Parts: sequence; structure tokens; C-alpha cells
Amino acid sequence: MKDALRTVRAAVALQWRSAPVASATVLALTACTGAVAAMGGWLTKLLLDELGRGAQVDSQRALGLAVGAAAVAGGAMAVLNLTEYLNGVIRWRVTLEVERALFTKVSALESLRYFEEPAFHGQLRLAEQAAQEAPQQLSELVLAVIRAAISVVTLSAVVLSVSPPMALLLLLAGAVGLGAQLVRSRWSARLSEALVQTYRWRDFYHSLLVDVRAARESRLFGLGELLRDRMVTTLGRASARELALARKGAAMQASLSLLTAGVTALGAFIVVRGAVEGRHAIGDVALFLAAVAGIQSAFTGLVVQMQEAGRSVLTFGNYLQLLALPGRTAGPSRAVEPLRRGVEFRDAWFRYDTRGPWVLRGVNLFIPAGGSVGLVGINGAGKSTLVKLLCRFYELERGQILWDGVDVREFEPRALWQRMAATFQDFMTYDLTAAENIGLGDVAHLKDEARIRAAARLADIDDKLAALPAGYETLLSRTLEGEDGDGAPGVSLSGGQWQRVALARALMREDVDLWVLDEPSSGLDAEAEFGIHQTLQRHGAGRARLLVSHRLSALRSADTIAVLSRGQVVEQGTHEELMAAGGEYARLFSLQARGYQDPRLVSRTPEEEAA
Ligand SMILES: Nc1ncnc2c1ncn2[C@@H]1O[C@H](COP(=O)(O)OP(=O)(O)OP(=O)(O)O)[C@@H](O)[C@H]1O
Repeated sequence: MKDALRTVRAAVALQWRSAPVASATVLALTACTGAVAAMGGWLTKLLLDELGRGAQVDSQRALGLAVGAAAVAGGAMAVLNLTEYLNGVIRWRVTLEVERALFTKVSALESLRYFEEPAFHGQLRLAEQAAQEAPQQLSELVLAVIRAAISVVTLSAVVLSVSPPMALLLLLAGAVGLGAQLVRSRWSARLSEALVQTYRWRDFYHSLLVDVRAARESRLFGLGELLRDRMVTTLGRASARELALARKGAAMQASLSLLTAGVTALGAFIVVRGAVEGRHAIGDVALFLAAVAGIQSAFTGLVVQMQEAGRSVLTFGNYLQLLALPGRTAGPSRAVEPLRRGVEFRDAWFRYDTRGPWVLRGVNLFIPAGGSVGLVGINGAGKSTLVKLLCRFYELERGQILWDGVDVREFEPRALWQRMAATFQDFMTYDLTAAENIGLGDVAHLKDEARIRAAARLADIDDKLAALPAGYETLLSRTLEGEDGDGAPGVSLSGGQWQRVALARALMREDVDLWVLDEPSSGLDAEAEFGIHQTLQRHGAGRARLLVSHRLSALRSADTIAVLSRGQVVEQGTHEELMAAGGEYARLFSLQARGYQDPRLVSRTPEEEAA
């Protein structure tokens, strides 16, 4: 109960913070409309009583009453329209506020762990929905309560004057309806939470059906029908459960309607009999019936609002929980000094899951300031994991990563990121302009054309981008177009060209001490790869560099090469030293080198010649 109250308070506060003037106006207008029902009913009663006076009717008074009743009804309509418009304003403001708050939090989350948890994504989805709906629904509920309270109090006085037991019956029926809706809200909230992963699967299949990259495999392997069936089946499963709940709700609603109809019929019976027996005037009958209908409609309005608001409030908790996640690292944080000696992994142990296997088992590795370390190892050896740990996307379970001897946990990750540049194996391709695709590497210089082009030149992609239809302003996308729809058509780049763009993005950062390049040239042709590595060597001089590649020839010129195997650095030295040692590196290198050799070009031994 305490939690529910806290949630309600937070949702109401969210709306008031987002749209205070509109909220206050709607509140005032609603208070007016609450009184309007009774006022209209009263004017109608007076009119009917006046008309009932036969020959003594005061026609001017009757006309005045008729005009008054019509004006009240017209005024109520105008107020209703204005309220609807203001509710639209509130909804729009709350949506902006919710998106701002949620995605400020999401981008402040430093660890990548959250993004790998299905529960986090489910919660985010529920939070977005509930936070956009709950404040408005709650305030509509609050308004419905005010409206209902005013209507019920004013109209009950009327009913009470005619038949006190009837007033009690009406209130009882209303209370039963409200209780039933509370139960229904709880069912509905539980179902929303239970179905969130089902809907995420539906979205996943949907995205595969429309994504251009997925479309290639989908066509070639004939996956279209399979994916469509899975999407439809998932949707069907969700719909079946939604429908089952709707059936339960409809049955409950039907019982409540029967109850209400019974109470109305009873009321009509009492008052009509009173009129027949001469105890009530005809105006009293009309007023009584209007009051009964008014009270019932007030309760019905309340009940509808309650069902909607109840579900949203129950799921609104997800929004509050997400906002309460620890975002940026709090507590003491040291300034990250320019790197002088180097970065060191010291007995680093890591696994993605505390129940899963170790990925790093006591890694020791030193990346000297101004020097380059090549990291090699077979698939799954843990190279990219080591890179992610160096970037502090995860925390070590044991051991340390030291920046000039200082444990990196003493720094705010953000401060550390400012001293690094990186390209990742699964680098991003943004559906933005060419200039932005590179400028994002240093947002402070997002519009700095000279710097963007300098970075592009280093990555050897400047000529290509400058020659695009709108040069650097060309959109690198085949699926989006400018928001106004009249921009130049977007273009797509080749895999290797995209990789150069990603590299240029990393090279945007000039004032950095550490470069982390995870497979920066895997998509490049041999000549381009050679050129890029020459550039990296030249441009990277003075920075600590960690280079990961499967093409061992690309790492040949690194100051040292480390071989990662089964979660440990098993060999380290220069290319020559490692070749001379004849270990894992020499084996891998010879294997690759042999793959490039054409037997016709390799000189044969005299025995081979003779054979
Ligand atoms: N996000 C993750 N969650 C759980 N396990 C992961 C995750 N990322 C990687 N792994 C596991 O960690 C191990 C090391 O993966 P990693 O990507 O670091 O290897 P790698 O040496 O970079 O491989 P490759 O040469 O194929 O790129 C693998 O067994 C992989 O399954």
C-alpha cells in the first residue's frame, strides 16, 4: 500500500512538473463540469415544474429556464473540448519528459551488463509505456474522482430527499463496481509484465523481416515464411492471453451492468409509484431519474478511469526502478593524468557470469606509454573481452588494471574514456551523414569540418566521401531520408569503406593517451591494410596502443606481441623473438604465411625438383 502511494505520488508529480499550467487549468475545469450535471438537472426540474402549472405557466420564466438549461449544456461541451485539448498538451509534455529522464539514465549506465539482460529491456519497455500513460491516467482518475465526488454529493442530496434507501443502494452499487475494477487492474498489470518478453520476441522477428541486412539471408535461405510464422505465432500467443483477460473483464462488467440496471429499475419503480400516489410532482420524477443516471455515470466514468490508471500505476513502478539504477559512478574519483609509464593488467580474472566459465584467468600484460602491443589468439581466446575490460565496460572479478600504477576503479569511467580512442570488432555504422559518422568520435568537434577531413585522410577515406553526391553531408543510409524528405538520396558504403569511417571516427580524438584497435583492418584489402598500419604507426607514435588482429602480418611491426590462450598471456615478445621461440605464435604465423604461398613460386628443394 505504501509502495502504491509512493508510485501514485511520483506519477502525479511527474505530470505537474511537466505541464503545471495545463494541469491546473484542467483541474479547475473539471471541478466546473462536476457541478454542471446537477445544475442542468435542477434547471430542467424547474422548467418541467413550470410547464406543469398549466394555465398559470409563466412563459417568460419557462423560456429563461429553457435557455439556461441549454446554455449550461453548451458550456459543458465547450469545457469538455478545452479539457480534451489540454489533456493532449499534458500527454505530449509528459512523453517528452519521460523519454528525457529514461534515456538520460540509460546513457548514464556505465556497465554493458544491463544491455545484455532481457529483464532490463523488458523493464525499459514497460517503463516507457507506463510512464507515458500513468501520469495522465492518474490525473484523469483524480479528476474523475473530483467530478464524481461533486456529482455524487450534489445528486445524492436530490435522491436522498426522494428516497433515502435508494441513495444507499446507489452508493453500494458504485462501491462494488470500484472494487471489481481494482481487481481487474491488477490482472491487467500482471499480464503486461508477463507478456513483455513475448512482445519483445515479436519485435525481434518483425525487425528481421524488415531489416535490410537480415533481408539478404532471409531471401537466400528462404527464411521469410519461417520468420513470419514465428512472428504471427508469438503475436497470437500474446493476443490469446489478452483476449482471455478481456473475456474475464467483460463478464465482470456485464454482471456489474446488470446490478446497475436492477438498481435503476428499482429506483424508477419507487419514484413512479410515489408520483402515481400523488406524493411526487412530475418534475421530481424527472430530477430523480436524472440524478440516478448522473450518479451511475459518475461511477462508470470513475470505474473506467480506475481500470486504466490502476494498470498503469502498477507498471509505473518499472519507471521508478529504472530511474533508481546506479548511473554514473558516485563517490571519490581521481583525475586521470596523462599516461607516462603505461597500462597494466595485473593477475586479471574475469567471467561474464558468476556461474559461467572464466574467460580471463590471471592475465598479466603491460602496454607501455608510447608503445604498441599486438594481441593475438584463436577465436574465443578472450581478446575482445580484454579490450572491453580495458574500456571499463565490465569490472574485473579479481586482479587489477592499473593506469600508471593507479587502479582504474579509482577513476570515473567517463574521465578514463576521454583519454582513450577505440574501434571495436563489431563497429557501428550510423545512418547519419558521412561528416557525423566521423565527427561522433569527438562530439565537441562534431561540426569541425577540417578535423573531420583530417581524420578521414588518415583513414584513407577522404577522397571517397568528398566524391559522394552531397560530399560529407551525404546520408550514409539506404533506409532513412532527411526528415523533410527532400534531401539527396542516401548511399551505402562497402564493408571496408565503413571500416575506414569507423577508424576515422576513432582518429578524431587528438588528445588521447591510449588507442584500442580491435580488428581495425579486417575488412580491408591487403594493400589498404598495409597503408592503414603505416598510418597508425606514424600517427600513433607517443600513444599506448593495443592492436588486436587475426592477420598476424598486420601486427608484425608492433613493439611486442602477446599471445592469449585459454585466458592467459602464454607468450610475449617481438615478432622475431616469438618466431625464434617456435611456440603458439610461430605456429599460427607459419600457418597463415603458408596459406599465402603459391607452391609454384616457392623454391623447391633438389629432392622435390628431382621428384
Ligand atoms: N557478452 C558476453 N556474454 C557472455 N559471454 C561472452 C560475451 N562476450 C564474449 N563471451 C564469451 O567469452 C569468450 C571470449 O570471447 P571474446 O569475444 O573475448 O573472444 P575473442 O578472442 O575476441 O574471439 P574472436 O577472435 O572470435 O573475436 C567466448 O567464449 C565468448 O563466448
